Amino acid sequence: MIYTVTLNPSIDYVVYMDNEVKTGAVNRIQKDRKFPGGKGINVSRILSQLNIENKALGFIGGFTGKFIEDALKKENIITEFVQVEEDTRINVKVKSSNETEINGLGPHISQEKANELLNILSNLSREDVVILSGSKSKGLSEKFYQEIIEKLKQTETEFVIDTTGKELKDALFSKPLLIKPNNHELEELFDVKLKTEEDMKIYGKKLVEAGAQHVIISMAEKGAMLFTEKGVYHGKAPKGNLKNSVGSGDSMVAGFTGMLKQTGNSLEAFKYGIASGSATAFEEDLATKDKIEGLLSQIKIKVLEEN
Ligand SMILES: Nc1ncnc2c1ncn2[C@@H]1O[C@H](COP(=O)(O)OP(=O)(O)O)[C@@H](O)[C@H]1O
Ligand SMILES: O=P(O)(O)OC[C@H]1O[C@](O)(COP(=O)(O)O)[C@@H](O)[C@@H]1O
Repeated sequence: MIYTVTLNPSIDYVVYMDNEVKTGAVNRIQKDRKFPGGKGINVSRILSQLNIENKALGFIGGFTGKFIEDALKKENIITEFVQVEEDTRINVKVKSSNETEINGLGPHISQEKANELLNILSNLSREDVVILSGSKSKGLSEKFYQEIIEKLKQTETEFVIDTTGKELKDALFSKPLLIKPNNHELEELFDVKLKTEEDMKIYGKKLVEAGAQHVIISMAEKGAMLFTEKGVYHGKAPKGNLKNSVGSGDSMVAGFTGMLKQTGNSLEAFKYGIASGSATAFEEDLATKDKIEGLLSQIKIKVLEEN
């Protein structure tokens, strides 16, 4: 089974504006929508679209948490959240000619609640995969992802980690099944400017050498590059009308991991990853199965290098 972990879920409150936001003035929106959000929860929603069995874990609280649990229940997603006292956060996504995100802080998590989640994760097995993604809420130790990874090692449970900076670097040694920095995150990770495909190849390969089993460098409308021990590949993104870039990365992680687990074929999984990311970019909410599979035939994978 695939488990997703969302340490800091959110209601994604999306407001659509006719005009640009004017600071220091009253702004009126054209329409709004509320979605259950947070990176791991987005991954669970796409996995469920693809009929891949999964369970959403993490911390949830208050009336906002209830909204998320109810929304996931409607989509038949199994959850086992640790309940906390403070409300789950609300992240505001303002859509005008561009997208502005104002993400909340989230509730405080006590050591006792953190241990509850670690206990759930200590009961998994080598048939399972855990997907760790998104920011941490207050109270959790700086090394909380590392603590989770150490727990998973005891049962040889595979993991995917979609985070940035030191947390990501520290996880490489434990051989994650997948990491998926975007091109900007890759630049930050190595403190470099990456202009060409050749530049990306150098740093993508370094991540495989450091321990990642699969590395996807996503590049929004320019598609993505996949790095494995066997080779380096590029997949073009299909063309379409960008409606929403929130959740594209999570959809890609879900499509790739879900199909890799089902088929064992990393190139087939890569295609699904791109299709899932792009299908979400072309929808207001996350993608549906039909929209994802409708894009598959447009995605061609180019071999850049193979051993
Ligand atoms: N404007 C777009 N057009 C087509 N596909 C897109 C677009 N934006 C994102 N995608 C798809 O989603 C994937 C992940 O998007 P990206 O923005 O790179 O990730 P993140 O959300 O993590 O920054 C891309 O590799 C691509 O397949
Ligand atoms: O666009 P992405 O990277 O796929 O992630 C989108 C999700 O991440 C969030 O922006 C939260 O991100 P953080 O956990 O990093 O604060 C959610 O509001 C949203 O559902």
